[in-house]
Amino acid sequence: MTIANVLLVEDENDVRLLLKRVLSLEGFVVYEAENIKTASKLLANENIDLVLCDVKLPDGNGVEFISKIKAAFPYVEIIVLTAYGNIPDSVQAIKNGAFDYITKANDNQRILPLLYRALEKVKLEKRVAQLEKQAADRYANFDSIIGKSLSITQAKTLAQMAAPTDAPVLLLGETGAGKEVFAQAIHSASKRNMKTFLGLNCSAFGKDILESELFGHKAGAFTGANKDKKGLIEEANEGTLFLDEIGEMPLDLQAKLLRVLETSEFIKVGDTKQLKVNIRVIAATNRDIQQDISNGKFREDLFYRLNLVTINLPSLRERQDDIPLLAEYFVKKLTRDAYQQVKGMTNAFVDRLQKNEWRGNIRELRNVIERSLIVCRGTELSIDNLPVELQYHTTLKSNTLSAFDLSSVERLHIHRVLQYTKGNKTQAAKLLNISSATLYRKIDEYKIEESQS
Ligand SMILES: Nc1ncnc2c1ncn2[C@@H]1O[C@H](COP(=O)(O)OP(=O)(O)OP(=O)(O)O)[C@@H](O)[C@H]1O
Repeated sequence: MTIANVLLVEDENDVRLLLKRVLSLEGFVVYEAENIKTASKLLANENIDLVLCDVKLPDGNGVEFISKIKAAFPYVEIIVLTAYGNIPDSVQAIKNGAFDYITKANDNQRILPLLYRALEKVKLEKRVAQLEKQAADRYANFDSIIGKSLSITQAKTLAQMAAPTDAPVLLLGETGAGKEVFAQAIHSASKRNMKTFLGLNCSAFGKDILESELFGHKAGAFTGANKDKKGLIEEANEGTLFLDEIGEMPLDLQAKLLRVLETSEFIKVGDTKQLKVNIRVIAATNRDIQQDISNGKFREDLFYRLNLVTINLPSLRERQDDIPLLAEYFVKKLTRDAYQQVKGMTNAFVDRLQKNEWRGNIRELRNVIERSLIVCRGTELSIDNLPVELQYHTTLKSNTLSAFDLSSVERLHIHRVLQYTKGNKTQAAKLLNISSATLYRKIDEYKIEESQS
C-alpha cells in the first residue's frame, strides 16, 4: 500500500539508492532527483508529499531551495540532509520552512519516524485546507452570479469592489432578483469568509421575537425565556449578518441596530451589560426605501449608515438578454442529478421565456425550468412543457394575471383563442360564442394586444 510520495534530492548515488531502498520497503513511492532542476520538474508534475533534500547540490543550495518549494507547494514538508556538525545549515533550513533536519549517515534510525511525523502534518494541513474550502463554498460566490447584461455587470463590479471592505452594503431589488445571492457572494469574497454568514428575514417575525432573535436575551427577560440566548448579532461575530427585508423592521429596533453599527456594541434583551461585537451588515429590501423614509417608516439616519454602498439589482425584465444564459445555467444545474435525459431547450422555448414578465424574477425562472423538467418526456425542453399561462405569449401589459381572478382568466382565455385563430376576430368571436362587438369591447377593456409571436 502506498503511504505517500517522497522525493529524494541527492546527488550522491550511493546515499540516494540506500535511502530509496529503505523507503520503498516501507511502502513509500520514491521519486529521485540528482539536482534542483529535476527536483523542480518532479514537484511540478507529481503529487509529492515529502522531500528529503541534500544541501550541496550540483546546481544550487538545498537550503535555499526549501524556500522555493514552500512558496510554490505549501503543503509539501521537507527534511534536510545536512553534513555532520553543520549547525548553521540546519538552523537556516528550519528558518526557510523545513520540517526538520537529519545528519547524513549518523541519523539513519531517525529517518522513518521523522517522515511519518512530517506526513501527519501534511495530511492535517491538507484536511484543514479542504475544510476551509468547503466552508467557503457553502455560500454563493461571484462566479455563480450569472448574467452579462450591463446592469448586472455593473452591480457585480460594485459588489466586488465593496466585498473586501467592512462597509455596510444595501441591496435594492425586487423579490427573487438575487439579493441574498449577492450578499453571500460579498461575504465569500471578503476577509470574513471563513466565519459565519447569517441571514434573517425581518418580515418573518413580530417585533418582540425579532428583537430577541437579533439581540439575544437574558434568562427571565420575558415569560418563556428560561435560558440566556445569543442573538444573531452575537452569533455572527467576526462574520456577516444579512438582514433581508430591512424595510419591515420596526422603528425602535432600527434605532437599536443603528447603535450597533455606530458603536459595535449591543445589549441583550433584559440585560444592562454592553457587549462588543464585530460584524459586517448587509441589508436588503424590495421596498421603496426613500418613500418609507418620507412616510416616517424608515429612519433616515439608519439609511445613511446602511447605504454607504447601495447596489441596485435589476429585475429580470430589465435584462431579458440574460434569460437564455440563466435558463441554460439552470438546465445544466438541475439535470446534473436528475432529469438527465434532457440535453437542452428548443429555440421556441427560450424565446417564450424571454417574452415573459417574470414578476418573481430569477426565482420564478428557476421554478418554471424545474417544473418544465419534471413534465418533459423528450430530450429538449419545449413550449408544451411550460405552465399553460406561459405557453401562450401574452402581451397583456396591465395588471399581473391572477389565477383566481375571474377577469384575468377571461382575459387569458380570449387571448388564447385569438392566438388560435391567428388574430381573426370574427372566427374568435364565433368560437367564444359572443358577438364581434362584445369581443372588441373586451379586447379594449382588457388591453389585449396582438401577439408578436
Ligand atoms: N444572477 C444569478 N445567477 C444565478 N442564480 C441566481 C442569480 N440571482 C438569483 N439567483 C437564484 O434565484 C433565486 C432567488 O435569489 P435570491 O434568494 O437571492 O433573491 P432575493 O432577491 O433575495 O429574493 P427575496 O427578496 O424574495 O428574498 C435563488 O435560487 C438564487 O440562487
